[in-house]
Amino acid sequence: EFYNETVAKAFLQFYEHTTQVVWNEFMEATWNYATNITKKNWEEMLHKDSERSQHMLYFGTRARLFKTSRFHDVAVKRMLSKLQNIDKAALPQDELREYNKLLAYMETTYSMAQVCLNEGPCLPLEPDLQEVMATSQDQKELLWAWQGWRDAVGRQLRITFERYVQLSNKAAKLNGYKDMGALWRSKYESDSLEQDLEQLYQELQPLYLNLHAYVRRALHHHYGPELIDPRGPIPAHLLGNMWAQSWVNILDLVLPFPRKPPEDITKIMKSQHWKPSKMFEEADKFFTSLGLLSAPPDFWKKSMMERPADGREVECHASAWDFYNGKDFRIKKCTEVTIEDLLSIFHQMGHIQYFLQYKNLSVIFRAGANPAFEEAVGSMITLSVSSHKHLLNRGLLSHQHQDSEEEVNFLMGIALEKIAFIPFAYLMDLFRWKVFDGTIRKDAYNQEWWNLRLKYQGLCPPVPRTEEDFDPGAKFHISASMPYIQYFISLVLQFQLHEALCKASGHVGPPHQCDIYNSKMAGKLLEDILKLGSSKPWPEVLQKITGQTEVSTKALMTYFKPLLNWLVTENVRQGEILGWPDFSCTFEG
Ligand SMILES: C[C@H](NC(=O)O)C(=O)O
Ligand SMILES: [Zn+2]
Repeated sequence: EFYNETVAKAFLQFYEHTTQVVWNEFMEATWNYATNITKKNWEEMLHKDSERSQHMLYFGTRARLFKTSRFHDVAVKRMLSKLQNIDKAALPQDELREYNKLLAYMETTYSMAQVCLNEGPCLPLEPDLQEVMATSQDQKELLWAWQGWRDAVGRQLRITFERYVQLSNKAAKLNGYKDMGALWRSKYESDSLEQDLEQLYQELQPLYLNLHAYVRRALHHHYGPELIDPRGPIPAHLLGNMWAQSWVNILDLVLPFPRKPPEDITKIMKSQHWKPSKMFEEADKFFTSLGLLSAPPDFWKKSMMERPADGREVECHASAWDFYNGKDFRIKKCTEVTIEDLLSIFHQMGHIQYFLQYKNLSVIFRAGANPAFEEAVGSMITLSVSSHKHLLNRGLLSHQHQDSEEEVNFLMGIALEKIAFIPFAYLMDLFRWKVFDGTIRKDAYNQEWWNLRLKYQGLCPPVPRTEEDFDPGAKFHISASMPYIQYFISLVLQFQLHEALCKASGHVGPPHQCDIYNSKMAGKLLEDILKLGSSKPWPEVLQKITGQTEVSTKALMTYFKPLLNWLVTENVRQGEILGWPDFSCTFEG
């Protein structure tokens, strides 16, 4: 009976028909909880999750019964194979309930954590602690926020995380994978993923090492030799970000040509009285300028664009949501009026555009070609948005011309976001894959985390760490059990897509001067792949837009070539050592 392709198609129709309601109700309940953290909303979310899990279990187990090898319809085969991965829904009821409780506990602990001043207010991560990490240059204040956040979050999650690993691996095994890391990696449909990623990382390392050496010199100049060893790792609290994953906020300290500082776009936004809603409209206009779709009415009515002022506890980490009914799509973000948040909104609107373009596909195919494509769409657009040409055109800059020194300053600003991020984005799942496969044992979680932070990022903790700490848990995606390797792949992919769309838009000249705004040709090229969702293997999708079937660092290296030339010259001139041969972490005072 289960050899019959016609039966399979009827089975998939039945799935399609029942899924939209189940998933829509689950998303609503999860949204209600994330935008109003209460016990009642938590219970409701758990209830809807168990309904969704039962639905997945029912269809996932039956999908396995079909012998699809002799089927003709490739789409039917692809749908049935995707249905079979039911993730945590494979756990027995009682363990699924325990798992959902600890997932909610970890994410809620993260979202509600605050760091309290001796006498006076307690500060949440967004916007207050982020603000301290971004703007303070007093290393004692930076240390207070850095250590306080890890005491408030990481330490609380340590024991729970150990149980999370056990149940995750049990769920993965029940889905036929050796551990949860293997299940996460399966999303890329590649049996050479880890080698391919290591290759990408090796190709990008010279860029990172030159940036690291140059930034270290500038910090040495600012904070002095007692804090910075010019041949050693950099203390992790001095990079302008709680996790040192983006260094954009120390641009003023590291500017190559300090006499030609770039205009302060955040200041200009504030002087022009930008509001969060205008920031979202600005992003929406970019997509419609490409001939793509505008966010529908529900988006503007139901999104959460700012932290609520009514005292509600919310999860502030920005995210985009598909409610699986073809018309309800939202973003949840605690928006501040800054250029960093404007670019983050473009990133999130990239997710929304993907949802809109594939909304008529089967629910099974309503996802990116792979998770990195989902992340790359919005980030690729921000490469145009950040260009001098675009910002000038949108009235966010007044300085007409950009000379070659100002161009180096500009590229440094982009590199502090994109190049600094490379090793962090890579190590986040290197760590978790090793935790899931048992290479990293639970009594060494923190030590192994810092081994990776040293090896890949050339960072040190500013104060000694112990196994009472659980510093990885102080990063959202680890407390929220969200994979991260898609951000590493997206880093490379977004430059490849940018290069392809710039070419389609008729751009001539260096990629960092390209702005695809208003290009219907670029928009059409992008639309044609977004519409495919996850219905085709991603190499096919990549080929449609770039002509290549592999992720390649060539476009990224071309984009940063002028900066790398400048950095290498500068580092040679200063006699810099690339890397951190003095690898031990010293603690000041
Ligand atoms: C890069 C990643 N972005 C996101 O979660 O939207 C982060 O914030 O760490
Ligand atoms: Zn994203």
